[in-house]
Amino acid sequence: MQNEPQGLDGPAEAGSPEADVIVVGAGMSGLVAARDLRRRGVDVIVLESADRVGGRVMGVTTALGSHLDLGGQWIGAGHHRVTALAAELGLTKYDMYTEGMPDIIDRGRRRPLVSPATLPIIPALLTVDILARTGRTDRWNDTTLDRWLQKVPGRLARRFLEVLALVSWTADLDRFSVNAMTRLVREQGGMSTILATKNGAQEALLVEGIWTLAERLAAELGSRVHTDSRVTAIERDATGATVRTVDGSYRARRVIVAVPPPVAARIHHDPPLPAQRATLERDTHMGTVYKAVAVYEQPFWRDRARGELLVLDQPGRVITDSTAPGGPGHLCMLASGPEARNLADLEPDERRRVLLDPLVPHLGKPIADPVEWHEKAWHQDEHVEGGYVVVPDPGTTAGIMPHPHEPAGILHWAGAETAAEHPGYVEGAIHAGERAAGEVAAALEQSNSFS
Ligand SMILES: Cc1cc2nc3c(=O)[nH]c(=O)nc-3n(C[C@H](O)[C@H](O)[C@H](O)COP(=O)(O)OP(=O)(O)OC[C@H]3O[C@@H](n4cnc5c(N)ncnc54)[C@H](O)[C@@H]3O)c2cc1C
Repeated sequence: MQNEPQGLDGPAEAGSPEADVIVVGAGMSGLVAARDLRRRGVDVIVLESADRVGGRVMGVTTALGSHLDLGGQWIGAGHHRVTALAAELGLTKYDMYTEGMPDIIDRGRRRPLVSPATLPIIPALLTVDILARTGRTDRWNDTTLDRWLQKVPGRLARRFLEVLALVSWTADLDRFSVNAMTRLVREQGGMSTILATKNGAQEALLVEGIWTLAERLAAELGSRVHTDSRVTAIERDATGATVRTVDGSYRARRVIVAVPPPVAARIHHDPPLPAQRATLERDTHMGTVYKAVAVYEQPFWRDRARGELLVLDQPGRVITDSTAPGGPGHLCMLASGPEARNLADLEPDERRRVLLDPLVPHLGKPIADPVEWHEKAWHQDEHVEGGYVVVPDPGTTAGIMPHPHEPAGILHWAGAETAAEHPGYVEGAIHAGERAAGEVAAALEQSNSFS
């Protein structure tokens, strides 16, 4: 089938590159879909808006030779597709370093997660879990999380839940409904899975960084991946589609859009999209998240205290010790919502100071002076527009995961949020890529047998 595109006589400009399938977006989902199709002998081109592949996975190799993730990083329990892909591509998985539950830092004071002052948190967490597992929460579709949290007794418990919600779902709490939250908790396996390291969502990492998966998939696809190629329009007709980018056009029999709906909303469609997909693109937004990783010669803090913290003081943030075995110390920080936006507005030195100086009394003086500092405000990335995931607007249900992915004729959908299993995670991105590739391969085979 390779290099023999059929039925490509639609209205593209003469000389337009042609392929059986065009994949829009070189995140994990689009790359997996493209590789899967290639392996089935299908001719495929991937069009990526940014000058790099990976989308919400991205990383850095430090001067000390370690690799760190600035985007997605953890492999959760049961994420067997990421584990299998990592093994196939020769990458090494390691368990996240943990000594149990994180401590809390509140008003500069460190205290255990479970203490008399934090007791009101437990019924609130249980309520969320019970609602997620059993409740019908549709009636709370207009109630935002910030309004709901106002009813939780006690300042400390309220602030704890606020920061936990921010760093768990990266949604502004006044733009996130209680219904969306509980449905997300259900999809993600309950609060205990979301919060846990061992047997939870933060179980393991890759020594080479999860971003290396994207790099290796792209390397396998070679010149079929076109970066700096933002898709602006998809025009469908009787024989396929013309896919327009900022500086050219392509012709294909089928198209897979592996871009999250609020980001894909910038692509013009002719004919217009079916109502369900148009609503999904209109009624959702990307979360807001800032991530930083401080690098040290050694994880020296382990001699004194664990590096797993939930900081309730502004900016609320979660801190984890993502150091690989034997590697230099990696201290990872995640902040979200308005507090992340304020942080991103600061000058770089000030930002680093605001994040690290308050940790000195708890982790030791050297914490303020890392060997390297890497950071990324994902909501400022013009191609990805935010993370971790797509958030439904309050009062709507269209963006509750998993997203629908019924093809619109020759147009198919991939992306982490469409996955039936582990939506919103790298695992979901792989699952959705494989599903979309299977769907397209079957459709191509069917049309071949009729031609
Ligand atoms: C800070 C952060 C931390 C995270 N932590 C974890 C974690 O620990 N574990 C985990 O499993 N998941 C995590 N996630 C989520 C995970 O990274 C994503 O679910 C996954 O990478 C999404 O992959 P995707 O291919 O579906 O979408 P994306 O990665 O969003 O890929 C979409 C691609 O489409 C491109 N694009 C956009 N518009 C166009 C256009 N018009 N034309 C062409 N290309 C276009 C984008 O540039 C992008 O490359 C995290 C995400 C972030 C941001």
